[in-house]
Amino acid sequence: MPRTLVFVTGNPNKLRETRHILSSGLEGFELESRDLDIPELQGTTADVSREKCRRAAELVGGPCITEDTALCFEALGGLPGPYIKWFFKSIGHDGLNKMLDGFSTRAATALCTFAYSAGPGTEPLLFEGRTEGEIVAARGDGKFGWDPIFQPAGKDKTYAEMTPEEKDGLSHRYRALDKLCEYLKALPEND
Ligand SMILES: O=P(O)(O)OP(=O)(O)OP(=O)(O)OC[C@H]1O[C@@H](n2cnc3c(O)ncnc32)[C@H](O)[C@@H]1O
Ligand SMILES: [Mg+2]
Repeated sequence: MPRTLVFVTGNPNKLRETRHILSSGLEGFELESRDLDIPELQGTTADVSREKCRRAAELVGGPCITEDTALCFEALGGLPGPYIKWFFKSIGHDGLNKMLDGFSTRAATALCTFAYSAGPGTEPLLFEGRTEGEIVAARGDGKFGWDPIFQPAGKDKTYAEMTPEEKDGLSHRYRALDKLCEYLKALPEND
């Protein structure tokens, strides 16, 4: 029997990719989604993730997972990091590229953090996945966030130019989900 996970997210693209990853490589889990936009506090990626998952578990009233994606520019000491959503909304692909003009590196890390809470009042556990790459001028279909400007290291395509299978084979999200699923598989069935 597949185990059901409640995934609290307001982002349909995240949900689609997570479902795809779970169905193509990480069998045994089915997602039930809850479209709740939880306020995100400031802090490190881990602080933001833990607090969001705590709040989600209270709203759901049971076990749940949440996910936070950060895009960390090496030249800027890791920023925009967890604040990428707001930078992207305000200045877009071109603006993010221009931010790095004049720096000696365009290296960036895509960081995905899944958080799992066993229920209200329990401390969320974090599972991180990282993909190294660089920020390039936008190429490819721009349906999902900053995919057109992120080119994984050693590849000649941006995330947006890859098929879903190619992206899922190396993505920050896949790497974090892989760890989350390993943990959940080891839990007793009725946990
Ligand atoms: O409700 P939640 O799950 O928080 O969804 P969100 O859209 O608010 O997501 P985040 O807070 O994690 O912000 C991450 C930003 O990065 C974008 N993003 C997330 N994963 C991405 C990916 O794999 N490729 C491109 N952009 C991505 C996303 O659209 C947001 O603008
Ligand atoms: Mg969010």
